[in-house]
Amino acid sequence: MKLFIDAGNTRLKWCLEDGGGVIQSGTGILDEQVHLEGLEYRSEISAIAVSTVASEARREQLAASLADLCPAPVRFYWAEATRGGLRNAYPDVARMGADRWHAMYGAWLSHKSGFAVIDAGSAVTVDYVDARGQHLGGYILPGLRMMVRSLQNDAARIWFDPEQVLETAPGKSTGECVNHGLAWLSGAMVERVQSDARTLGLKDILVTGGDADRLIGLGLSGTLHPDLVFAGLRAIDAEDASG
Ligand SMILES: Nc1ncnc2c1ncn2[C@@H]1O[C@H](COP(=O)(O)OP(=O)(O)O)[C@@H](O)[C@H]1O
Ligand SMILES: CC(C)(COP(=O)(O)O)[C@@H](O)C(=O)NCCC(=O)O
Ligand SMILES: [K+]
Repeated sequence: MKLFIDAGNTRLKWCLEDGGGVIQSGTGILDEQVHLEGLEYRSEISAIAVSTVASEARREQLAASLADLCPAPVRFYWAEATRGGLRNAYPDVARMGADRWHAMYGAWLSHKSGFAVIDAGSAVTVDYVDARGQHLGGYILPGLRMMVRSLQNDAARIWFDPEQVLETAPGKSTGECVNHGLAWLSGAMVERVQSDARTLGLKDILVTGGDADRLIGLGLSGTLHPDLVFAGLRAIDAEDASG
Protein backbone atom coordinates (compact mmCIF):
# COMPACT_ATOMS: atom_id res chain seq x y z
CA MET A 1 0.00 0.00 0.00
CA LYS A 2 1.07 3.52 -0.71
CA LEU A 3 0.42 6.57 1.38
CA PHE A 4 0.05 9.89 -0.49
CA ILE A 5 0.27 13.19 1.37
CA ASP A 6 -0.67 16.70 0.22
CA ALA A 7 0.62 19.08 2.88
CA GLY A 8 -0.66 22.62 2.24
CA ASN A 9 -0.25 25.76 4.31
CA THR A 10 -3.48 25.12 6.24
CA ARG A 11 -4.26 21.42 6.10
CA LEU A 12 -2.58 18.14 5.48
CA LYS A 13 -4.57 15.69 3.37
CA TRP A 14 -3.69 12.00 3.09
CA CYS A 15 -4.83 9.10 0.97
CA LEU A 16 -3.98 5.40 1.31
CA GLU A 17 -4.11 3.28 -1.83
CA ASP A 18 -3.34 -0.19 -3.04
CA GLY A 19 -3.21 -1.31 -6.69
CA GLY A 20 -7.01 -1.28 -6.82
CA GLY A 21 -7.66 2.27 -5.63
CA VAL A 22 -8.26 4.38 -2.54
CA ILE A 23 -8.61 2.43 0.69
CA GLN A 24 -8.79 5.30 3.14
CA SER A 25 -8.35 9.07 3.09
CA GLY A 26 -8.51 11.91 5.56
CA THR A 27 -6.90 15.02 6.97
CA GLY A 28 -4.04 15.29 9.39
CA ILE A 29 -2.26 17.61 11.78
CA LEU A 30 1.45 18.35 11.81
CA ASP A 31 2.78 19.70 15.10
CA GLU A 32 5.78 18.02 16.74
CA GLN A 33 4.41 14.79 15.30
CA VAL A 34 2.23 14.08 12.33
CA HIS A 35 -1.26 12.82 13.25
CA LEU A 36 -3.10 11.15 10.39
CA GLU A 37 -6.54 10.75 11.90
CA GLY A 38 -8.13 7.40 11.19
CA LEU A 39 -5.19 5.89 9.32
CA GLU A 40 -5.12 2.10 9.63
CA TYR A 41 -2.93 -0.55 7.95
CA ARG A 42 0.22 1.32 9.01
CA SER A 43 2.38 -1.78 8.90
CA GLU A 44 1.31 -2.48 5.31
CA ILE A 45 2.52 0.85 3.91
CA SER A 46 5.40 0.19 1.50
CA ALA A 47 6.12 3.78 0.39
CA ILE A 48 5.06 7.36 1.07
CA ALA A 49 4.82 10.06 -1.62
CA VAL A 50 4.47 13.70 -0.60
CA SER A 51 3.54 16.96 -2.33
CA THR A 52 4.13 19.90 -0.03
CA VAL A 53 4.35 23.69 -0.02
CA ALA A 54 5.35 23.87 3.64
CA SER A 55 8.55 25.62 4.70
CA GLU A 56 11.78 23.62 4.62
CA ALA A 57 11.74 23.42 8.45
CA ARG A 58 8.21 21.97 8.43
CA ARG A 59 9.08 19.64 5.58
CA GLU A 60 11.97 18.25 7.62
CA GLN A 61 9.67 17.87 10.61
CA LEU A 62 7.17 16.04 8.42
CA ALA A 63 9.87 13.72 7.07
CA ALA A 64 11.10 12.95 10.61
CA SER A 65 7.65 12.27 12.00
CA LEU A 66 6.70 10.10 9.03
CA ALA A 67 9.80 8.04 9.78
CA ASP A 68 8.42 7.55 13.33
CA LEU A 69 5.01 6.63 11.94
CA CYS A 70 6.22 3.76 9.79
CA PRO A 71 9.48 2.49 8.27
CA ALA A 72 8.45 2.99 4.62
CA PRO A 73 10.66 5.22 2.45
CA VAL A 74 9.38 8.77 1.96
CA ARG A 75 9.77 10.62 -1.32
CA PHE A 76 8.99 14.29 -1.87
CA TYR A 77 7.84 15.27 -5.35
CA TRP A 78 8.41 18.78 -6.74
CA ALA A 79 7.43 20.88 -9.72
CA GLU A 80 9.09 19.86 -12.98
CA ALA A 81 9.90 21.51 -16.31
CA THR A 82 7.98 18.95 -18.34
CA ARG A 83 6.20 15.60 -18.08
CA GLY A 84 4.06 13.58 -20.44
CA GLY A 85 3.56 16.50 -22.83
CA LEU A 86 2.81 19.09 -20.11
CA ARG A 87 5.33 21.96 -20.10
CA ASN A 88 5.83 24.39 -17.24
CA ALA A 89 5.93 28.13 -18.10
CA TYR A 90 8.28 28.90 -15.21
CA PRO A 91 11.93 29.24 -16.30
CA ASP A 92 12.81 28.42 -12.66
CA VAL A 93 10.49 25.48 -11.91
CA ALA A 94 11.96 24.98 -8.44
CA ARG A 95 10.10 28.15 -7.45
CA MET A 96 6.68 26.76 -8.31
CA GLY A 97 4.60 25.21 -5.53
CA ALA A 98 4.58 21.44 -5.91
CA ASP A 99 0.79 21.41 -5.41
CA ARG A 100 0.28 23.55 -8.54
CA TRP A 101 2.32 21.23 -10.75
CA HIS A 102 0.66 18.10 -9.36
CA ALA A 103 -2.82 19.59 -9.79
CA MET A 104 -1.97 20.65 -13.36
CA TYR A 105 -0.60 17.23 -14.21
CA GLY A 106 -3.67 15.57 -12.68
CA ALA A 107 -5.84 17.78 -14.89
CA TRP A 108 -3.68 17.23 -18.00
CA LEU A 109 -4.10 13.45 -17.81
CA SER A 110 -7.82 13.66 -18.46
CA HIS A 111 -8.30 17.09 -20.11
CA LYS A 112 -6.45 17.49 -23.36
CA SER A 113 -8.45 20.40 -24.82
CA GLY A 114 -6.94 23.16 -22.71
CA PHE A 115 -7.94 23.95 -19.14
CA ALA A 116 -7.74 26.30 -16.19
CA VAL A 117 -7.05 24.97 -12.70
CA ILE A 118 -8.19 26.99 -9.69
CA ASP A 119 -6.84 25.79 -6.34
CA ALA A 120 -8.74 27.71 -3.68
CA GLY A 121 -6.70 26.90 -0.59
CA SER A 122 -4.78 29.08 1.88
CA ALA A 123 -3.78 31.01 -1.21
CA VAL A 124 -5.78 30.84 -4.42
CA THR A 125 -3.82 29.80 -7.48
CA VAL A 126 -5.05 29.94 -11.07
CA ASP A 127 -3.13 28.18 -13.83
CA TYR A 128 -3.81 28.04 -17.56
CA VAL A 129 -2.73 25.18 -19.83
CA ASP A 130 -3.48 25.10 -23.56
CA ALA A 131 -4.40 22.10 -25.72
CA ARG A 132 -0.73 21.48 -26.60
CA GLY A 133 0.09 21.04 -22.90
CA GLN A 134 1.82 24.39 -22.67
CA HIS A 135 1.37 26.06 -19.28
CA LEU A 136 0.60 29.68 -20.14
CA GLY A 137 1.28 30.91 -16.60
CA GLY A 138 -0.99 31.74 -13.71
CA TYR A 139 -1.93 33.90 -10.74
CA ILE A 140 -1.43 33.71 -6.97
CA LEU A 141 -3.97 35.52 -4.77
CA PRO A 142 -4.68 35.55 -1.05
CA GLY A 143 -7.20 32.90 0.00
CA LEU A 144 -10.52 33.66 1.70
CA ARG A 145 -9.36 33.01 5.26
CA MET A 146 -6.22 34.97 4.61
CA MET A 147 -8.27 37.97 3.47
CA VAL A 148 -10.59 37.74 6.46
CA ARG A 149 -7.59 37.54 8.80
CA SER A 150 -5.88 40.51 7.21
CA LEU A 151 -9.03 42.64 7.62
CA GLN A 152 -9.36 41.52 11.24
CA ASN A 153 -5.70 42.10 12.07
CA ASP A 154 -4.69 45.10 10.01
CA ALA A 155 -7.68 47.44 10.21
CA ALA A 156 -8.46 48.95 13.63
CA ARG A 157 -12.17 49.72 13.15
CA ILE A 158 -13.40 46.73 11.24
CA TRP A 159 -15.36 44.50 13.59
CA PHE A 160 -17.35 41.70 12.05
CA ASP A 161 -18.24 38.03 12.32
CA PRO A 162 -16.87 36.22 9.28
CA GLU A 163 -19.70 34.47 7.48
CA GLN A 164 -19.45 32.51 4.27
CA VAL A 165 -22.29 34.12 2.35
CA LEU A 166 -22.94 33.98 -1.39
CA GLU A 167 -24.67 37.37 -1.18
CA THR A 168 -22.99 40.07 -3.26
CA ALA A 169 -25.38 43.04 -2.85
CA PRO A 170 -23.80 46.25 -1.49
CA GLY A 171 -23.52 45.87 2.30
CA LYS A 172 -25.25 48.13 4.84
CA SER A 173 -23.17 47.17 7.90
CA THR A 174 -19.49 46.37 8.46
CA GLY A 175 -20.30 42.65 8.56
CA GLU A 176 -22.27 42.80 5.30
CA CYS A 177 -19.65 44.97 3.61
CA VAL A 178 -16.90 42.49 4.49
CA ASN A 179 -18.78 39.24 3.94
CA HIS A 180 -20.57 40.38 0.76
CA GLY A 181 -17.31 42.00 -0.34
CA LEU A 182 -15.44 38.71 -0.23
CA ALA A 183 -18.20 36.96 -2.16
CA TRP A 184 -18.27 39.84 -4.68
CA LEU A 185 -14.48 39.68 -5.13
CA SER A 186 -14.51 35.89 -5.52
CA GLY A 187 -17.37 36.21 -8.01
CA ALA A 188 -15.34 38.74 -9.99
CA MET A 189 -12.40 36.32 -10.05
CA VAL A 190 -14.71 33.57 -11.30
CA GLU A 191 -15.94 35.82 -14.15
CA ARG A 192 -12.37 36.77 -14.98
CA VAL A 193 -11.18 33.15 -15.18
CA GLN A 194 -14.20 32.26 -17.37
CA SER A 195 -13.51 35.18 -19.69
CA ASP A 196 -9.78 34.28 -19.91
CA ALA A 197 -10.70 30.65 -20.65
CA ARG A 198 -12.94 31.79 -23.52
CA THR A 199 -10.28 34.14 -24.90
CA LEU A 200 -7.50 31.56 -24.64
CA GLY A 201 -9.66 28.73 -25.96
CA LEU A 202 -9.40 26.62 -22.79
CA LYS A 203 -12.28 24.17 -22.73
CA ASP A 204 -12.45 23.12 -19.10
CA ILE A 205 -12.20 24.76 -15.69
CA LEU A 206 -11.24 22.47 -12.81
CA VAL A 207 -11.46 23.63 -9.22
CA THR A 208 -9.96 22.15 -6.08
CA GLY A 209 -9.03 23.23 -2.54
CA GLY A 210 -10.95 23.98 0.67
CA ASP A 211 -12.99 26.83 -0.87
CA ALA A 212 -13.68 25.12 -4.21
CA ASP A 213 -17.39 24.55 -3.57
CA ARG A 214 -17.78 28.20 -2.64
CA LEU A 215 -16.57 29.23 -6.09
CA ILE A 216 -19.07 26.84 -7.68
CA GLY A 217 -21.72 28.41 -5.42
CA LEU A 218 -20.71 31.82 -6.78
CA GLY A 219 -21.48 30.70 -10.32
CA LEU A 220 -18.23 29.15 -11.56
CA SER A 221 -19.05 26.85 -14.46
CA GLY A 222 -16.29 24.40 -13.66
CA THR A 223 -16.01 20.92 -12.23
CA LEU A 224 -15.09 20.10 -8.66
CA HIS A 225 -11.97 17.91 -8.26
CA PRO A 226 -11.19 17.63 -4.54
CA ASP A 227 -8.37 15.13 -5.22
CA LEU A 228 -6.65 16.82 -8.15
CA VAL A 229 -3.25 17.10 -6.41
CA PHE A 230 -3.44 13.38 -5.56
CA ALA A 231 -4.37 12.53 -9.16
CA GLY A 232 -1.15 14.15 -10.38
CA LEU A 233 1.01 12.90 -7.55
CA ARG A 234 -0.24 9.31 -7.90
CA ALA A 235 0.40 9.29 -11.66
CA ILE A 236 3.91 10.77 -11.34
CA ASP A 237 4.81 8.32 -8.59
CA ALA A 238 3.59 5.38 -10.71
CA GLU A 239 5.41 6.64 -13.83
CA ASP A 240 8.69 7.05 -11.93
CA ALA A 241 8.32 3.61 -10.34
CA SER A 242 7.90 1.98 -13.75
CA GLY A 243 11.07 3.72 -14.94
N1 LIG B 1 -12.24 22.56 8.00
C1 LIG B 1 -11.51 23.52 7.43
N2 LIG B 1 -10.32 23.87 7.97
C2 LIG B 1 -9.57 24.83 7.40
N3 LIG B 1 -9.95 25.50 6.30
C3 LIG B 1 -11.11 25.19 5.71
C4 LIG B 1 -11.94 24.19 6.24
N4 LIG B 1 -13.00 24.09 5.43
C5 LIG B 1 -12.85 25.00 4.45
N5 LIG B 1 -11.72 25.69 4.63
C6 LIG B 1 -11.23 26.75 3.73
O1 LIG B 1 -10.25 26.12 2.95
C7 LIG B 1 -9.06 26.89 2.91
C8 LIG B 1 -7.88 25.93 3.01
O2 LIG B 1 -7.98 25.05 1.93
P1 LIG B 1 -6.98 23.84 1.76
O3 LIG B 1 -7.17 23.39 0.36
O4 LIG B 1 -7.13 22.85 2.84
O5 LIG B 1 -5.62 24.65 1.93
P2 LIG B 1 -4.11 24.24 1.85
O6 LIG B 1 -3.97 23.29 0.68
O7 LIG B 1 -3.47 25.55 1.61
O8 LIG B 1 -3.71 23.62 3.15
C9 LIG B 1 -9.10 27.85 4.07
O9 LIG B 1 -8.51 29.05 3.69
C10 LIG B 1 -10.59 27.99 4.34
O10 LIG B 1 -11.11 29.15 3.70
C1 LIG C 1 0.88 29.55 -3.88
C2 LIG C 1 0.94 28.55 -2.74
C3 LIG C 1 1.23 29.27 -1.45
C4 LIG C 1 -0.41 27.84 -2.63
O1 LIG C 1 -0.36 26.93 -1.55
P1 LIG C 1 -1.64 26.50 -0.66
O2 LIG C 1 -2.59 27.63 -0.65
O3 LIG C 1 -2.27 25.33 -1.40
O4 LIG C 1 -1.16 26.09 0.67
C5 LIG C 1 2.00 27.42 -3.04
O5 LIG C 1 1.75 26.83 -4.28
C6 LIG C 1 3.40 27.97 -2.99
O6 LIG C 1 3.98 28.13 -1.95
N1 LIG C 1 3.98 28.27 -4.19
C7 LIG C 1 5.31 28.79 -4.33
C8 LIG C 1 5.33 29.99 -5.23
C9 LIG C 1 4.90 29.70 -6.67
O7 LIG C 1 4.15 28.73 -6.94
O8 LIG C 1 5.36 30.45 -7.55
K1 LIG D 1 -3.79 26.74 -3.24
